[in-house]
Amino acid sequence: MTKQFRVKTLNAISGSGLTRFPAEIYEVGESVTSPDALLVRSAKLHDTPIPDTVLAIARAGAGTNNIPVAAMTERGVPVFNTPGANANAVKELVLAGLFIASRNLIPAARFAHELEGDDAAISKAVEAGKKQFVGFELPGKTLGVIGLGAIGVQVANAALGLGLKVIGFDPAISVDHAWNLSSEVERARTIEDVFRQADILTVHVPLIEATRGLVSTQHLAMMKHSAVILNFARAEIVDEAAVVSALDQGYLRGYVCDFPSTAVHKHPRCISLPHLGASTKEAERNCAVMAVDELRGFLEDGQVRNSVNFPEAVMERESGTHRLVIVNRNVPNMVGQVSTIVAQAGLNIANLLNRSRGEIAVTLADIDGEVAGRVLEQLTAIEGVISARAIPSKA
Ligand SMILES: NC(=O)C1=CN([C@@H]2O[C@H](COP(=O)(O)OP(=O)(O)OC[C@H]3O[C@@H](n4cnc5c(N)ncnc54)[C@H](O)[C@@H]3O)[C@@H](O)[C@H]2O)C=CC1
Ligand SMILES: O=C(O)C(=O)COP(=O)(O)O
Repeated sequence: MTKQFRVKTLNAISGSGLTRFPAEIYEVGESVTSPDALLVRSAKLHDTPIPDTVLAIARAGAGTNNIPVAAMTERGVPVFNTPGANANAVKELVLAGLFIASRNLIPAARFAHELEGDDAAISKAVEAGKKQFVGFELPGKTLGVIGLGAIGVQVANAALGLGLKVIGFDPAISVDHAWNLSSEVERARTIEDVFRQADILTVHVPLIEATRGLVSTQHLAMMKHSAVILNFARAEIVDEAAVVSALDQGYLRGYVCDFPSTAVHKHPRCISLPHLGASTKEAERNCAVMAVDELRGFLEDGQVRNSVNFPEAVMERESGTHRLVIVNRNVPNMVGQVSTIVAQAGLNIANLLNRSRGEIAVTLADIDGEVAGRVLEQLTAIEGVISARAIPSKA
């Protein structure tokens, strides 16, 4: 029997999240056809056809650069992500990256792995060889943090605890993140100040046009000799050719990242990890739970929480037997036209919410009575309405 809602998964999603879809009303899986929603992690959707049936997309994670967000906005499809749900996991890996770089841990472990002979021979080789891996300590060094969102704030605060000085830059820091950031973090007025002062630089910005190639030849030229760059955000935020050139010329000490590529993965001064930032049981669970709840909220009640392209639209169902969920362009007199059509159908609006963000608006209307198919057709025919559906109240 066809279930009420169909969700197609395009990556392995933690079972702790998937079990939150009630099996009586949801069909969920990678082979689901005509889905109402897509649930992804890093699957690239830019070149994948997205069926017309899709009402919503959830990214169990932070970055949505793998999703054609602008095209989805145009289609009236909300894209959700899970802010902060994997931030601790990334912070821990960034700290590991700091130690990997400061103590040359990867080449040192490789050296130890390759030792041959009996214990006496190994011990002799260890004592002779260890001087190649002399590192540096963190207290007193300056960590530059670009992007003070969920991850950047946690990295900055943790670094203070290790004795580092921290300078941060984020021209659009949110009020919540500013509250969570330690007052000991120095506020950089310009991004150039961070590049100039950092002994170690870490980037925690989303990949958008403004951040593509942000770690550029010009910015690298401002950095101290022997600085280290950590990139656990996205490969494209760093101009890899510029980084390799700076490493080869001896200006930069090391590059540690979460994104292997032909340019960096075999370079002797680069350490790349296989996109492990969010790969902990805890983060996978947190992201999946949040993403599933966001999808359920939208499919079952038209609620919008944590969307990257839609306004927040949350109205509890307290009255009405059916909920109208209308996605429309943010143009004047939408609510007026909707109310007129509903009134002409002899229906009463018990509760109403209209929210907008940029070019998109969402209207939720709780209606006393069933909304006939022809009323939905009339609503959809209003110029500027992208979609209209009516969802019966749960028993
Ligand atoms: N390696 C991995 O597995 C993971 C990587 N990430 C990456 O990290 C990025 C950041 O994640 P969150 O901190 O959770 O996101 P977030 O949205 O909480 O924070 C991003 C911050 O960057 C700031 N920002 C944007 N443009 C900027 C610019 N040009 N200069 C300075 N600041 C700028 C924003 O104002 C915001 O405060 C994600 O977009 C994703 O690409 C996130 C999770 C896991
Ligand atoms: O959350 C993010 O932005 C990530 O990069 C995590 O990616 P993943 O879910 O591990 O494929």
